[in-house]
Amino acid sequence: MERGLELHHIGVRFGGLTALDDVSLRVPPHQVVGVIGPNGAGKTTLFNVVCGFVAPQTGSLTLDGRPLRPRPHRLTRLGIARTLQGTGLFAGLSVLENVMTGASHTARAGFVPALLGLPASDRDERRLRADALAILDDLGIAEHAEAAPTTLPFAVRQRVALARALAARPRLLLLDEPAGGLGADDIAELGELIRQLPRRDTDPCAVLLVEHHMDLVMAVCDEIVVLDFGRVIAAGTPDEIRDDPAVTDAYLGATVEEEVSP
Ligand SMILES: Nc1ncnc2c1ncn2[C@@H]1O[C@H](COP(=O)(O)OP(=O)(O)OP(=O)(O)O)[C@@H](O)[C@H]1O
Repeated sequence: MERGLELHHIGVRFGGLTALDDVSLRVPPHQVVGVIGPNGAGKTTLFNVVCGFVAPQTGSLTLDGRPLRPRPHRLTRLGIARTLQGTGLFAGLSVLENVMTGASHTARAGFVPALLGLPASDRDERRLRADALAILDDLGIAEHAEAAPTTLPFAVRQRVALARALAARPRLLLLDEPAGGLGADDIAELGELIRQLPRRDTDPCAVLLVEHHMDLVMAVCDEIVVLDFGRVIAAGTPDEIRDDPAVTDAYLGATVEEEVSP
């Protein structure tokens, strides 16, 4: 069964403003699907619909063909993890502990009681710790395991946030503007990493990448969906999207508007 996540004819209005209009897309297992579009196109709204922060007025979602009504606190149990704009790391916890919180739902006794000094299972905690270390190692940041996140450069913190999401062993990872605030070299490295996620031997996961950084999307995505004014104006492989006049028009239009605005 190759279904993955599907959005069917999603519509979202905020008062009189249509943020998403009849948007359909699919994120098959083992693929990286990107959503791009100029400012205000509806990317964040779409991300919020999949996370359950925004309930669409029309349309539906399915996961492997079954109805999906996402709720932010229930995502992990559905096999979905996300990172948000900014890193959202806990400042009072070490890097390793932050990553462990990503998998705490898998511990029988729970990680939060352990942090609070309440009785918890040692075996659970040892397993969470070992798993978290292995993920940090995978992402090339194991040396920072004991550091406080606030002491680390932004690019490393971004990776820690990614490690925390991966600790939940999701089959679908949602990334919201992961290139935000990164320099060109860091973006290229992040791209390599994202591209590997659906293809790795252990815990492969599909990726839905919402990003306005065109280079990253072009480099890592198997399939790209382009939004403009809340509608899908193009969908296809990076090559197809690159040559699509509707996409160039949308981006050029946006650039010209920005240039002429005071
Ligand atoms: N909570 C809200 N209330 C009212 N309008 C909203 C709300 N969230 C988004 N919008 C509007 O919906 C439209 C789509 O916004 P959205 O943030 O989804 O676009 P975007 O593609 O993510 O833009 P950007 O790249 O600038 O983040 C915009 O016109 C925005 O002003």
